[in-house]
Amino acid sequence: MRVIIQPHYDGISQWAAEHVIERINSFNASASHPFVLGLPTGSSPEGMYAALVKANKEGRVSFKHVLTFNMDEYVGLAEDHPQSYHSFMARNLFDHIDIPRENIHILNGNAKDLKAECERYERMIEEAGGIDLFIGGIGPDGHIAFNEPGSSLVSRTREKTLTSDTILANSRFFDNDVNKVPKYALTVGVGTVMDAREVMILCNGHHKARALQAAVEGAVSQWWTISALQMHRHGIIVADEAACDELKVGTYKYFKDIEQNNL
Ligand SMILES: N[C@@H]1[C@@H](O)[C@H](O)[C@@H](COP(=O)(O)O)O[C@@H]1O
Repeated sequence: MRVIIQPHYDGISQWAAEHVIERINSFNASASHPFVLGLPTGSSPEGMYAALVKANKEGRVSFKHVLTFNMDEYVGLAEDHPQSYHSFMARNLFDHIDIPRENIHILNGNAKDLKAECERYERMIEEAGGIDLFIGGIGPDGHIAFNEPGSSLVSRTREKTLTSDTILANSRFFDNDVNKVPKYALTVGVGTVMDAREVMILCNGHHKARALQAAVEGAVSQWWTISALQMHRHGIIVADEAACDELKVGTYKYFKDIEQNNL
């Protein structure tokens, strides 16, 4: 696992965006050989998306031959609701870049048969040849996508009940009213994320410090589903100083030191 420590949120966003640009550009994507990107929502990736939009406008990267699969979506929230992940992605990324609409995949939380929708999603990822780079955030309780504590570390795309912690954390997007936050979501599984050829997690702020500590120093555990990243061959966490508040001094220095001389 690599842990990239940046002074502030802006540094995380820039580093992550440059990494995505480098991966897409070096892949030599074409219509028959597209780059497959897994994408998150939440406040963590907003700065990275803004940097990617800018790079796209400057002609530094193109999304013409990129397929995207989003991590999750609320159940029962209208697609055009401002807080749906469909709306979030349009607003923050898709409406501003050169990606063909048919290349975008987001789970349908309003499907009649939610189980069939989840199976269809897994099948589409497989048919795309798997995910080259899956980007994620982390919840303060260490969840990845909506894989709440206790989720199987080999789980696949399915419906999940959101915990009170997550409902409370996400109520800031719903007029601070927990009753307006959907109680269920469709989410890719921990196994779905870990099957990607590379996984990059963005982690900023003091409120994520315990999650980062569990992810980096803790044991692999269903209680901190992000800890599954320790079993991945190409896992990267991009964190800011504030998120490192709970790391041991030695752990912090180790990653600072090794990244200084990284190839
Ligand atoms: N389902 C999303 C996660 O994918 C995201 O990582 C998390 C953290 O959000 P934020 O980046 O806003 O802290 O929020 C939600 O629960």
